[in-house]
Amino acid sequence: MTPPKPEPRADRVSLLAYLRLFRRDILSAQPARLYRAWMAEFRTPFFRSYLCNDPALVRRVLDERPADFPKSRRVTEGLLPLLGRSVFVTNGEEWLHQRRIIDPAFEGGRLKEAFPAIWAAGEAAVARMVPGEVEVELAASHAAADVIFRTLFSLPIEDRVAQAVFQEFRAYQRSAPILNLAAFLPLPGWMPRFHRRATLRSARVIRGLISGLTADRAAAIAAGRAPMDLATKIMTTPDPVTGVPFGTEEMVDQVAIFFLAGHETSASALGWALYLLATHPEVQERVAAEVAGLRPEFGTMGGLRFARDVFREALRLYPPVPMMVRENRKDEEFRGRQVKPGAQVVISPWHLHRHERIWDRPDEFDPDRWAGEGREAARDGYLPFSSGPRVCPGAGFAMLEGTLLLAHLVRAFRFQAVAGKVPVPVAHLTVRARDGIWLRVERR
Ligand code: HEM
Repeated sequence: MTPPKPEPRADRVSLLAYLRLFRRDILSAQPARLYRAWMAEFRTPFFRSYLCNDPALVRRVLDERPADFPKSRRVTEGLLPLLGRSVFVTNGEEWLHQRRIIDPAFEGGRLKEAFPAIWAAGEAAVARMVPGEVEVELAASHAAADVIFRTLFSLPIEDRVAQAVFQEFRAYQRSAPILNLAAFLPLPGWMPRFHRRATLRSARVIRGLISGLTADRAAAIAAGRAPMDLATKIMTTPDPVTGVPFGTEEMVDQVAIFFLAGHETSASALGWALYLLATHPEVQERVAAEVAGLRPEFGTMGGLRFARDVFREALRLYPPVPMMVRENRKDEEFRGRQVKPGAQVVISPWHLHRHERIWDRPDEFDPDRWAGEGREAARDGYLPFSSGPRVCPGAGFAMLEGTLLLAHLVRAFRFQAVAGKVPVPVAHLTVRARDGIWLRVERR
């Protein structure tokens, strides 16, 4: 069974029709040729955008000269009310300063310290799941939010404040504009964008709750009774270059992005991974056999090779962040075409991961490819966590989390597809199913 893929649009449509499609969903707004092309140019009255699938171009933008391709303001603008000046939206010196403080908290050795909290979240996800017909995207969101609260603030999702933040994030997601929409709108960059009232209200509530959490933590650190979790680590690490740690407001900005980037993305990937296993029962049984010996110690991860490849393959077919948008500062030449400064440069994991000239059977779910040719194709066409200095700082954490949550769930339950309920991928803040992912769940 070939996993669901959005219907592409016709090759030529008017700008107005394109925008209408775009409003609905950026994935189905694209033509099928983008799965074969190395580059595509889109012209609007005010700017041009270039979707780059050519691996050499992708490397230039992300790895070789990232400072010449900062994050596009058109994209980050929609998130400002919630994220303030978080590491996700800043550029230049301010961004460098933030990464110097954040990166050490996610170093390899620290992942081991996060293991018990992620394990506990896995057990809690199993305990919460009631057999029957289950919307697993919601269950995955719950589990991923639990992971982030436990690892960041040593709080389970049942905590009153954690619950409130989780619910408010759901409201935010329903009201917020699609992340990448503004990048393609043919409006001049100087035109102000308006945020919906509901979006602004949700953002205010979330930031208020997070301010409370960080103030409590600052007091606990000062009193010498803070748990050694990610929040404490980040709040007590000074920038090694300037010696300055995060201020209170700056920390609220960073916590907001950890919640958003850390829980939405992982939840999206876990939901799709469960759907892929439900529709490939033989693969699911191989995972079940592997996870039978799961142990509550970090060393158990070494025995989860196949579960990890399943998660990797889910990230290939349904990359939670489908597209990333940058802006070129200088004159560039892209595959023989002159590109003026200010163009929107789109790197699309969605298209790269299914590119017909990079991958063999690109639309098929085949976790075994990761033990063979997949690794080679991945060098040119696999970017679920981006690449270069702006790579996701949570990548290692997310691979550990995804594999372990999957292991817990498959050890306890068997997942089956529900007839007539085929999820349609759409890109909201992350790649989600239009009407959720419904699966039949039974205890093993
Ligand atoms: C499966 C899970 C995840 C996926 C697929 C993912 C993917 C990504 C991608 C593609 C970017 C780059 C976006 C861009 O440049 O436009 C990114 C950035 C980021 N991610 Fe993740 N992420 C995941 C989990 C996490 C987790 C668990 C955390 C933290 C706890 C996290 C924190 C961040 C932060 C702070 C950034 C901004 C980095 C910067 O701009 O310098 N992510 N992520």
